[in-house]
Amino acid sequence: MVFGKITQLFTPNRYGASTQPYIPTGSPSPDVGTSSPASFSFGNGGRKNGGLRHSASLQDFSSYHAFDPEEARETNSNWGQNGASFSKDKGGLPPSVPKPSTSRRKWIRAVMIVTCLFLFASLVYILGMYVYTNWSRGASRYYVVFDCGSTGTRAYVYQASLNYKKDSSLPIVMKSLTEGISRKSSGRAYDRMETEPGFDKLVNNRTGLKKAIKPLIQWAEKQIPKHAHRTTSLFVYATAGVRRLRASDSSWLLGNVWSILAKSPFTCRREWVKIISGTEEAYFGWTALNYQTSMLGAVPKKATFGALDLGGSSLQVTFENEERAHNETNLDLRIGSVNHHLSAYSLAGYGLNDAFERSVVQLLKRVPNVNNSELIEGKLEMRHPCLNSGYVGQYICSQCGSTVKRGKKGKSGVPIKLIGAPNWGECSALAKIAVNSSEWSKPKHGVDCDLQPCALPDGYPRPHGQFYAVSGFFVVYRFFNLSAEASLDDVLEKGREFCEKAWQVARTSVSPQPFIEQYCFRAPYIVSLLREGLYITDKQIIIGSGSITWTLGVAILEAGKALSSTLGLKGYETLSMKINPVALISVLFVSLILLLCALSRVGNCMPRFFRKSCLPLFKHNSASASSVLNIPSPFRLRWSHMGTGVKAPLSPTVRSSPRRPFSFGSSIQLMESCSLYSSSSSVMHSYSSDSLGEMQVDNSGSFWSSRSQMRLQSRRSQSREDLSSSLAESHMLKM
Ligand SMILES: Nc1nc2c(ncn2[C@@H]2O[C@H](COP(=O)(O)OP(=O)(O)OP(=O)(O)O)[C@@H](O)[C@H]2O)c(=O)[nH]1
Ligand SMILES: [Ca+2]
Repeated sequence: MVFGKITQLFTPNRYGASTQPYIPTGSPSPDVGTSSPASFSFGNGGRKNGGLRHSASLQDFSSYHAFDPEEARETNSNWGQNGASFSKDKGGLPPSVPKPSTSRRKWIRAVMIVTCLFLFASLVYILGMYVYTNWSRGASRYYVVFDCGSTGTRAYVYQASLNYKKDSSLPIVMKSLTEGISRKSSGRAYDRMETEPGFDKLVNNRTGLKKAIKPLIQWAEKQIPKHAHRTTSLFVYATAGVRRLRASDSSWLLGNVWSILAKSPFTCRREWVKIISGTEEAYFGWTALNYQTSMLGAVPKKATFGALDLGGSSLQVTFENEERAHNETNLDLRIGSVNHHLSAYSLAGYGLNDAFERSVVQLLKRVPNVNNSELIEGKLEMRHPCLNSGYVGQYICSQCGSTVKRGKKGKSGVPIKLIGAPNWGECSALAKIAVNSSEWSKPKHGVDCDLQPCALPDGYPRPHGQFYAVSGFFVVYRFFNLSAEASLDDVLEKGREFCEKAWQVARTSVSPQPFIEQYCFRAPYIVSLLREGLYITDKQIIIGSGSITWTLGVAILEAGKALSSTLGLKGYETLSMKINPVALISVLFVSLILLLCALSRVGNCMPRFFRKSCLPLFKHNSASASSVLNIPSPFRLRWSHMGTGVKAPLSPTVRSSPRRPFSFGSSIQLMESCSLYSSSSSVMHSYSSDSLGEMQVDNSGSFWSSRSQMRLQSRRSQSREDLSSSLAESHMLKM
């Protein structure tokens, strides 16, 4: 009804301005007593083309609108002779209007339907996302990230929710859930759920893998409400330790980890169990750091901090760099409307554990005439200037030569007996060599490490700006009980003191933890790494806390992806302009309505669905061969109030007419038209039984007689004229 009204606004009367019912002359004038705004009736010519196009049918009733005036004019002249003719408001046809060609109309129809569908889809999408936005504002999402490092595997649980803060275009609040962990009290540097050793020590050891993974999953399950388990995403990312393995070993590891995780209650995909590149690890760490320091995506843009993430095996360096280095270290990160141009790279082998190993390899090179059998049988002994006096320990050196398969599991590496022979000067020099790769693995052509960073491969941009030194740097500061404000010289001082202690004293001077014997080396190593390796001065360094880990960066970026639809719809600057979703939805809605009206104006361009709501359709199911719909039935479409005050179209009712309404052995089946009013609605799209009786006539006749009885009953509530007309009809039908 409403749609019909709107359509009328946009639809001039097909045959001129008047909206009076269009009635062909010569046919009995319909009962226009009703207030029907639209009445249609047909000339009762029974003639070949009762005003419809040849081979037209009521099925093509809609084509009625589009029949060819030229043709009709011709017909008209015939009808005039036969007492039946079409006329505008009982007059003749309108002056001929150019009829668009069929193909052009088809094009118009197709374009308009596609546009309607697009508008409708956009409206649904925007509306849906807007609803989702408001629904999800309060909703939290959980993320579990496994950091599969070279010295251990850790689980981090994050809760992400939305919080629209004015000073940042990043309205994501991340909370790290660490319930039940207090490892710092037992001397550990980190309060994190961790299992040791790292995955790279568990190749071909499925049992060891299960022991490394299951405690982490069980712990994570306790951090997250049970109802949220299925919507929690689990990412398992391996770093340098696994990165440096042979492909066969790393794929064995990832495959088995994936099969063990299949039983976890969280959502995990195969592509989420992987080795991340050093660059990825670097910018995840940078993202985490600048999120925690509220620099990430700040509006207006703030100077971000560089990140130095020192692990057991690798070192990640990330910083904003407007100079665009032309190599793989370039990275662009867009947060909201803020663009960050980054230089990010990972230096393999510069981690704390690998650096110590490099010192061992360097010492091995100095041992003359090393007997290979001694190496294989683990009988080689070496003195190390960075080990406390009295220290004796077995060290497995994986870089010390060809891997030697030992035992069934084929452990790789060479066992060397290390003996403490502390010498601070030699130790500092060894640390510098471990940093200065030119003397370590491949001679750099004439590079003077005093003039430029030796740790950096050729072409890598030199770090500049303020840096947070996290992970391994934090671990060394904490080991020597130094505050974040301590200088690098303080580190050297503490290291020297520690080295001078006898091992039994040194070992008990700190809480139990891994790698205590290596801190005499680590002190001069991190200072040399920063100063000679990266050319970073003390003033550029801020020592970060142990809570800044790259896993937080993973969760932030995943949460950003998941919620970005929300952010977009809140008018955030993602589209580099503010769009108010409400305005957008309104514009879309109005344009859809206007387009639908325009489409209906194109008349028979309307898809059948829309047409049916206006008119009942009849399928001429003639027993006779004549396919032309030559039903001379004086139908009339009437609108009548259906109790709810809403007008619903009644189907045409038969008018009393001198002519027999139907003189043929054929039946008209009423095609239930799909109506704008669903059958369950209060307004029934009605074909009152009377009209059924009228419209469905078959040669049996009997079927309808019962119907006609019903018709009289069912019309009890009808108006007087209706009643009189139905009485006439029933009389007629009994003829
Ligand atoms: N695994 C572990 N290492 C600790 C802990 N406390 C101090 N450390 C020291 O920190 C170093 C490892 O730092 P991480 O950042 O965990 O290194 P990782 O992630 O295992 O190594 P990468 O794979 O190179 O990133 C180790 O060499 C330890 O000596 C601890 O609780 N667990
Ligand atoms: Ca790490």
